[in-house]
Amino acid sequence: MKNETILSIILALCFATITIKNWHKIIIEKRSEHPPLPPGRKGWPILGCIPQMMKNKPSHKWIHKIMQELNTEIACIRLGNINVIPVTSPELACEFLKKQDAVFASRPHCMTCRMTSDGYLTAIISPLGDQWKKMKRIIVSEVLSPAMHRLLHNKVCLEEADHLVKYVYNQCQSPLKDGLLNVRAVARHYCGSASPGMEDEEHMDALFTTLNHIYAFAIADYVPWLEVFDLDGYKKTLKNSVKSMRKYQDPEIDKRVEIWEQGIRKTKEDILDVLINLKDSSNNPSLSVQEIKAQINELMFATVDNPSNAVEWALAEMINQPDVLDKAYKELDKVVGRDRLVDESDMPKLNYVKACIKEAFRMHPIDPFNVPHVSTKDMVVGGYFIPKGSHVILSRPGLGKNPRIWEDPLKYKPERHIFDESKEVSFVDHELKMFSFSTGRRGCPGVVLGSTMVTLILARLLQGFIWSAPPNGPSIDLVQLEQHMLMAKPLIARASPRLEPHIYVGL
Ligand code: HEM
Repeated sequence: MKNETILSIILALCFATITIKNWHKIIIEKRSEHPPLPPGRKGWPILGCIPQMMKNKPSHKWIHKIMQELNTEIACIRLGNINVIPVTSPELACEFLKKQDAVFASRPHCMTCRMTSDGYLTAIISPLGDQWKKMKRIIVSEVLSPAMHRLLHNKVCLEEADHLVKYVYNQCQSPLKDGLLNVRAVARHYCGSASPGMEDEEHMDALFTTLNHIYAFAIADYVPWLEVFDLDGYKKTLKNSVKSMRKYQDPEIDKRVEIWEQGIRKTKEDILDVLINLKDSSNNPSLSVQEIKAQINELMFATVDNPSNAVEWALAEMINQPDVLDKAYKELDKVVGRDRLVDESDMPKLNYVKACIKEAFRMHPIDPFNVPHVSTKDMVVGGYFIPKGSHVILSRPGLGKNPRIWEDPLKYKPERHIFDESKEVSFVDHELKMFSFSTGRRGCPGVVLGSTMVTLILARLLQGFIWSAPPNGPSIDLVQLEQHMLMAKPLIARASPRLEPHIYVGL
């Protein structure tokens, strides 16, 4: 028999089996007496709404449009055999992530996650289970311990923050550059500095291509047997981008493991050193080299994407509203002065600068949805039936711009986050009225490090430089990419020094 004939027979058998299973499930669902699913779209047997999704790219816009048409803050869209539950209501988001946290704390098994985590070895992507517990414990108690924070802060954050100011200053002095600076490139470079091999542009591009394809509605994430056909090309793109990233990182990691084994390196100076030296109770390495490589890869996503994106959008919005920029300058002058550079110790008093970042998180999240949470059993939430295995995806712009919650939601207004001058602005919102670090057992453990990085970088850029739009336009074009949530074009802005030359020269 020819190969094509065999393939056709296999496909026909798969189709028949899945159709029968699907109808059986639908009949059972209809017969059982549970509340209705959230309003939404069911689509076809087997494929669900995948054909509609393919016709309506980008998928996140299509999902939000369906919710708008149905006038709902929770929906159910069937993709393949999976109920995908997008949510834009903070009250319902809290039900999922706080009240029913134990039930909704797992992650999906899917192609894009498997490919980026070396088969679910890492903390963010692992479904609930022993591997997640092990990796999360290591990140919380070793990577993000107070001692490690001090080390990272002094060795990486501050050193790099000095380099950043010096770099921008040198660009200002260069007659060729005319003070023009690519803020995105600078912010990404700074945020990636905690990771090995992060210098190369190709590496950074590969990182963002990978990020843009994880949990981005790949067909094979919902209909796994279609993975082999790679109908949307996600598999090929991810394979290449992950390979590109790893080409830079893995040899660095191998080298570092070797010099520790040979006793050449003796002091732990960064996250990689910490991961390599972890020992279990029998004094064996806690992590295999494969686990270290996978986790370093994931930590890179965690440290680069959110902070660099927030800084870029915040600065762009501020340049377009000179009074906001002015308030931030005044706060920095009052709290820090002009004789030294702003430091972590100033942060509790920089409420306005922090509110500027928080407003960027609210209006311009890097992703349309949070990392999916998967239900581990049938539940009823908000009066709707949420079947076991559903993917609950909280809409970041949906929460942050919900007009029921936020007055004038499309206006960048940092003041809205300052209720009481004596109270420190925090980026975390446990009420989930906007989305930053999330909450509950899958919430981000990197709040302190992430908040420090993002505040320090914006505060340094503001304290050190006067910012304006490039000469060819009176303002920055605040357009977002169609496909993702990044600014459509990297922010190019003009910087000129605000401080006395000796402050920059001493760096
Ligand atoms: C501004 C910076 C950051 C933001 C906005 C951010 C945001 C988030 C969000 C939204 C999640 C998913 C939460 C959920 O599923 O409900 C997450 C998870 C996570 N983040 Fe962050 N993050 C940041 C920085 C960091 C840093 C610096 C680290 C560590 C070095 C880190 C480590 C993690 C880990 C390990 C998880 C997985 C938690 C789990 O699934 O159990 N993050 N983060």
